[in-house]
Amino acid sequence: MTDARPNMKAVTITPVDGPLYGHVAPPGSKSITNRVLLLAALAKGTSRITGALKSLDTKLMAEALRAMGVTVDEPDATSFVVTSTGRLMPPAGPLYLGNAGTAMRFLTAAVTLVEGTVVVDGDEHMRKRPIGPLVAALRSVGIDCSDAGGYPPVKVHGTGRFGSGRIEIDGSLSSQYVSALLMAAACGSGPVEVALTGTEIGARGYVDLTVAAMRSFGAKVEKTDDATWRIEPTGYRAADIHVEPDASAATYLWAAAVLTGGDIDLGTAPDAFTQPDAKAAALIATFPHLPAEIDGSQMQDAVPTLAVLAAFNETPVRFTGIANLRVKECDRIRALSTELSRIRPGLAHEEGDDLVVSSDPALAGQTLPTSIETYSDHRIAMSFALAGLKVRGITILDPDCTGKTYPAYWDALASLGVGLDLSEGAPA
Ligand SMILES: O=C(O)C1=C[C@@H](OP(=O)(O)O)[C@@H](O)[C@H](O)C1
Ligand SMILES: C=C(OP(=O)(O)O)C(=O)O
Repeated sequence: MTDARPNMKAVTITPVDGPLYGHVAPPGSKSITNRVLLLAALAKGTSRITGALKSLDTKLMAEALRAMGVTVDEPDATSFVVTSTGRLMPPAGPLYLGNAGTAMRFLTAAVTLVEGTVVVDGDEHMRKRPIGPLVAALRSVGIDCSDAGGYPPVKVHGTGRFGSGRIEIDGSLSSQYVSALLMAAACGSGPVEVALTGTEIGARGYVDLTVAAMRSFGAKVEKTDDATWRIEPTGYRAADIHVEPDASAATYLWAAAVLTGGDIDLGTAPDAFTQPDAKAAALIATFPHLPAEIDGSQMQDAVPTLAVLAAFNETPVRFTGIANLRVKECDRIRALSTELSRIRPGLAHEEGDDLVVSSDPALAGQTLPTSIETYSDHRIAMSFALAGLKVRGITILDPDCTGKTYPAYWDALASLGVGLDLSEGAPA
């Protein structure tokens, strides 16, 4: 269903009448794949990446690296072989990164290592996702760069060096700004200190992932206090890396299992993941007794999964700490509230930047014909498919948007025995 089929306009899900059992291996982690692709490109030599995610987001990263003279081979469906001189060359034109936040943010900092001008740009959605704090941090250490009123495109006039010294960054809108600076900083002309300002960043676990990936490529990075990292100017050396499965992708399968009372073997235990969203497994396991309040700040990409699950919970659930969900692929607080309420009016609402899901266990078994708008957001499509496991009549529009991080998502559901009625054609 992934490669040979025409574009799908919509998918209608047939509710399952029993528990879902089976084995589904989620694809490789998007976060780790895009980190190690970049780090391999900054390392001299050949790096082999196995277990990698092949999806739109990683394709955009790989294409951008190729445009800067890096050889990125794809010997099979889950491997990249990256060969680099350790230098990024000026690309012939703008780097186009679609709506891949990791690629956009990580490359904005990394292209300062190019000797020449680079424009880093994305699609119409990315052009609404803030990049101003990262650009301001780069400018504060003398890098000549500009954005379009705080949003992409970003133009960077690189000198081939990252510089050295202290960089302050407000990571409250996106932890990716911090990760971007850390990764570029190991190619500095001297030690660099990256220090957080402003409010606490959400999803600190993503910064931990960055530090771990940097160390795998030989970097020396230490956390000197709760809000500061010191990076030595070691550059990177080539490495062979095996990427763990994607924890955010895993959340849909964990949720599908509890929602149907089944058991889906992912081949990886929840505590074997190093990604922040794996924390959602313990919460999902409490279904149908999810807590009255869930702080989503340290498992942000799992919030759509948890919110749809919450609709079937015994009691209402308030999601807090999720303000920056408004600047993801879409405004996810608005999207979740609107689309849950499309299934049954009043099922969810916003309170400031909190999302409150009213919950209605009696939803299961009902017929409520609903077309779910997905806003070009893979996580809205994947999470609302879960509702279709229990409610008859759920149709997901533009289901191909899952290709951003999980192109085989619908195949995975089908392999578990979920009935999918496809309607083909251009997305509505
Ligand atoms: O660093 C990363 O790999 C990511 C960080 C998070 O974004 P923000 O840092 O923008 O919150 C997360 O939502 C995104 O899917 C992946
Ligand atoms: C927010 C996400 O992606 P990104 O920021 O990498 O575009 C996501 O995958 O949920």
